[in-house]
Amino acid sequence: MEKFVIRGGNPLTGDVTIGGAKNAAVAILPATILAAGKCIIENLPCISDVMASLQILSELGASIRMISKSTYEIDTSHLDCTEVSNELSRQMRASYYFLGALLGRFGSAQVAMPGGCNLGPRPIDQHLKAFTALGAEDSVEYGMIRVSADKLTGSHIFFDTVSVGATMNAMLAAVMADGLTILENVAREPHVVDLANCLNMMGADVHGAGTDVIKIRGVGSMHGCSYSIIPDQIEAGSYMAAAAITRGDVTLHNIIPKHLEPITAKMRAAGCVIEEYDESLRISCHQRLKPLKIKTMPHPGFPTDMQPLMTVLLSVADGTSIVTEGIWENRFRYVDELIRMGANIQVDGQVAVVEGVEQLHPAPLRALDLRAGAAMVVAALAADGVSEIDETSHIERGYENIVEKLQALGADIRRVEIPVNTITRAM
Ligand SMILES: CC(=O)N[C@H]1[C@@H](OP(=O)(O)OP(=O)(O)OC[C@H]2O[C@@H](n3ccc(=O)[nH]c3=O)[C@H](O)[C@@H]2O)O[C@H](CO)[C@@H](O)[C@@H]1O
Ligand SMILES: C=C(OP(=O)(O)O)C(=O)O
Repeated sequence: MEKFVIRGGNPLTGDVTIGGAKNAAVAILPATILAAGKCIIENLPCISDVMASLQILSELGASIRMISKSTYEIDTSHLDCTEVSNELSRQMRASYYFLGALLGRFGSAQVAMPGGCNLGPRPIDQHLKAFTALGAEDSVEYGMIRVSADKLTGSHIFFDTVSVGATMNAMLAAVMADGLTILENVAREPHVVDLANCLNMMGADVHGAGTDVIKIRGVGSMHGCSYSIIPDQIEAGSYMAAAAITRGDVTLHNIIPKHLEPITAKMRAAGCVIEEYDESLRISCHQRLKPLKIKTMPHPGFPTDMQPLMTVLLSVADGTSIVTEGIWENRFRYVDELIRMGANIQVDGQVAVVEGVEQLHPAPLRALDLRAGAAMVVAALAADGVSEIDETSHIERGYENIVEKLQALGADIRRVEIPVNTITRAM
């Protein structure tokens, strides 16, 4: 096990290259099952969720060849298993995309209830609603989800809530169903559009991704393709937060500015200077940040995954901010860690009232989940001393080479191995 040791206070300056989007990659990798041929997937981030997805594909019988650190060739022609191992599916929330993809190709799938960040209940009723509307039967017993169908038939599905996961899983199951599927009240996130684009490259007929109605005309078969995953908007937003809180000046490369609009709008309102180019963006901050009101919402609203990072920024703003979490019931657990650093934040249900303080102080911190962990890194970069962050495996689920990228920007951050006997004593 490792911890991060961070001495705060260095303004971040220089250039950072953003990796591929985790939340697109974890759906596109299962989608290769539908292609039943060779897919070359580029711009894959080197993170543990991607490695677990590749491992699942390999255990199901896919041949996988690494072409470069971020490009893999995946051949699913000889896949011969529709059951995802318990151990791997529980490592990440996104293992549920194997349900849609395996159901779509083989008419059956078995996946354990997914893991992922503890943000409160993470129901999958809307995924199952879509599968049953397409003609599948489902059962959830002893933590195992099973779906099966003799035949999948296109259907008109109206989602009760806007769900990224259910939208993408329904797309995976429907692309080879017989006839037309209409999905209404769908999520419009960039990764939904990315999955649709990738499926279309494999021969699917998906229209409307990015709006709230997606139409899918089922095709008889799909084929291999070459596809490059979009850049990760949340990784980009996290480096923007790190630049802003340290009053730095950072240029981000390999980004799509349009995808970052909800984030750049709030960062500008907080006083950051942002210059946008075709595939890069420069952010600098020369003053104490201004307070904001933020409510997380489905895209194009402010993304829930940036909420912990923005709360850290606002914890040192000049005034009172209100942060409302509109997606998850329990995404303020990290606030107790920030309070240990001297932040003044009151949480009442889904609302945090953040009274900005002048300075955060170092503390021993835990990465309670992926974005909370990244938020702790950003907070520690601004603190006036040395902080240590434990449980960094959560952070490695979603940020490739975070330590090396921050070091290159001038941050004083180190990965330190925790000796095994220290871990045992602490347990
Ligand atoms: C719309 C939204 O912002 N989705 C976020 C959600 O995606 P993720 O796909 O994990 O979650 P969903 O979009 O499915 O969930 C959104 C909301 O719908 C509810 N729900 C979902 C599925 C279902 O079957 N039944 C149900 O009631 C959830 O409880 C939640 O309140 O978390 C990810 C990780 O933080 C983020 O990257 C996504 O941006
Ligand atoms: C919470 C996240 O991931 P997951 O849904 O995979 O747990 C995230 O990407 O912020």
